[in-house]
Amino acid sequence: MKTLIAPSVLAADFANLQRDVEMINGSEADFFHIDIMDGAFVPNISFGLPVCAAINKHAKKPLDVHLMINNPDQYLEAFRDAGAEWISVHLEACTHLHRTIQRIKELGCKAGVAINPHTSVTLLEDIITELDYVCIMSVNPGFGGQKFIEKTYDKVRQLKAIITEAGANTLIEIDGGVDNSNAAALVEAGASILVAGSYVFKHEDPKEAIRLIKG
Ligand SMILES: O=C(CO)[C@H](O)[C@H](O)COP(=O)(O)O
Ligand SMILES: [Fe+2]
Repeated sequence: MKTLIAPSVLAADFANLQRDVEMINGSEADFFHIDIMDGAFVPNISFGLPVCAAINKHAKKPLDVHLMINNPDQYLEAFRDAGAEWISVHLEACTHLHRTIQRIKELGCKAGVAINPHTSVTLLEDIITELDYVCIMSVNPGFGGQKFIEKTYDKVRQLKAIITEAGANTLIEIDGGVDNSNAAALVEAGASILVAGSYVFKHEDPKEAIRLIKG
């Protein structure tokens, strides 16, 4: 299977959002990665439901919504209604993670858990068979354009072993600092979905950047 690519709209030009959405529509990308930040779980505010719904109106590929928010349960249905087909919540923001994952599935969405760089993948052992995907953060969440954390490779290999051991079909997504210098090694380690914001949107030819990391 070719690597799935999820360009992060966080790095798009918000004053030309429709143009950037059309770029992704016309590229080899597989998803729109939508970063929702609440200024509480992470020290930054991005955008919310109306922008998600506006992107969805034009998007021809599924929205992968990354909720970097406290109390995600409160907003799951609203994001589904705003077009989310894949939803990830942060393990660090969920007291009753199993319940939250069940709710995402009841809403008809693919369910994912995102983990911060300091969070061990072993904390997912008891829930891995329930997860459609795990988003390993390769930067501290809250901002685009940060440096990739090298420890991520070990985490991907360790998580891949947990998934195999459990006989699960969970996909591994990597988010933060992904570019053409680390994409192939991440896939080699076991990743299936690569999120890329700055690398894609700062490239002189964003569609070519997407093609390059797709491999
Ligand atoms: O979740 C995120 C930040 O919290 C973004 O998805 C991530 O940072 C992608 O942007 P970049 O490729 O520029 O690092
Ligand atoms: Fe993200």
